[in-house]
Amino acid sequence: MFGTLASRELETARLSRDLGLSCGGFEDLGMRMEGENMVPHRGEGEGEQVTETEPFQQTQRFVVGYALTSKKKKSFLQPKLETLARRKGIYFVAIDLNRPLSEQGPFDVVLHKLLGKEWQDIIEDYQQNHPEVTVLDPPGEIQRIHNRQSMLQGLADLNLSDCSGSIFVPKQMVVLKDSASSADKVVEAGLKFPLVAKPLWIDGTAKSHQLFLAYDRFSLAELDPPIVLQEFVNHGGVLFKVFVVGDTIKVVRRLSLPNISNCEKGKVDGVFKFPRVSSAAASADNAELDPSVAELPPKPFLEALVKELRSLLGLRLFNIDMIREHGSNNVFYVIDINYFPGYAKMPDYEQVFVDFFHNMAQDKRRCK
Ligand SMILES: Nc1ncnc2c1ncn2[C@@H]1O[C@H](COP(=O)(O)OP(=O)(O)OP(=O)(O)O)[C@@H](O)[C@H]1O
Ligand SMILES: O=P(O)(O)O[C@H]1[C@H](O)[C@H](O)[C@H](OP(=O)(O)O)[C@@H](OP(=O)(O)O)[C@@H]1O
Ligand SMILES: [Mg+2]
Ligand SMILES: [Mg+2]
Repeated sequence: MFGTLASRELETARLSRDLGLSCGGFEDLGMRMEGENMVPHRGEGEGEQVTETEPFQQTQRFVVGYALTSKKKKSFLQPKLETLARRKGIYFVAIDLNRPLSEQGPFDVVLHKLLGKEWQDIIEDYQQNHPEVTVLDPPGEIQRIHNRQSMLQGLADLNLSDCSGSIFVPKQMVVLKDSASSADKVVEAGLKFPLVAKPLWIDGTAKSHQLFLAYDRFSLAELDPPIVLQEFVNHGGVLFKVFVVGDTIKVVRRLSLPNISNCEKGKVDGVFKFPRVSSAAASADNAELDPSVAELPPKPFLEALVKELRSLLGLRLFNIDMIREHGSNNVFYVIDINYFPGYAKMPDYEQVFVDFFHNMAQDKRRCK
């Protein structure tokens, strides 16, 4: 039992800090820690009856437990998001990775982006034992887009009833290990150079974003499998990053690799590493662009594509990198899909996420 109010506040402040509550701590949630349990904090001061044993009743609060790297927490959980969310009764609570997940909470949502088998096992076990909690997103579905081959499987077969655009995936093949015959297999598969070489696995490290342009078959021997070799598609140097948060879609333009002319293809040999040309710093919003290149994909087309993708991938938080084939009328290629990307770079991301969680809270209440 807490001693004086002062020590209770100190204890609450400590626990709030430990669990990442950035507001006034548990008091703000109408609850406080009693030993290892969260109990309702009823009293404003001394003398108020606080029911010691009553478990914490979640009254109109929607609690999002999060398991993110410190870098991701810093970039995603910005003060404005927390403040706007709190106004809607939505609270973000840090998951303590040093304690059993089932002993924490209760949560309405567990939002996570951590890598490694240990966390994958923890969250899968939790998902099995807590069907009442929405796990964003299901770990098995996330795993699929951590492999650049499975990431894009099935996209080219999507049935897009909207005819204002068409979607493809560049021809690609996986090279799992060094072998003298790799180059032959690439040529036999009919892949056309130059090829973009990408690490097959996405593991959150910078290495999984180290890409190369290979101009000829002989230079393939310089690459380190396992990799995906993907045909380069001329697209005028502009990429469309399509952010998805549930049913909300936001598109931003990013600078990208320039076209490669036939002359260049004929003259250049070798393998060239290139930087993250389409990172957030490479916003194309202020660039002078050819309208036929910079024109955004048609809205109905994007909506149809994202609807199909949501069903195919089983994910709610992702972005896709799309390019328009240069000179085409809305022939698009999806070249990359990212789970839980850098949403802070998405316009109005705070309001988008507050609306997203608020709608989830309302849906959950309707189902009760
Ligand atoms: N098939 C392709 N044709 C043309 N350009 C490509 C192709 N694949 C990749 N690129 C270029 O390389 C950049 C990075 O590719 P990609 O998005 O696949 O890598 P990534 O490491 O997953 O990047 P991020 O996850 O940061 O978006 C793209 O933004 C684009 O500029
Ligand atoms: O410009 P965006 O938001 O796409 O940059 C993302 C990038 O696409 C990947 O999603 C990165 O995640 P990993 O693939 O796991 O490396 C994101 O890094 P993160 O640290 O924010 O998760 C980039 O923001
Ligand atoms: Mg990308
Ligand atoms: Mg990516």
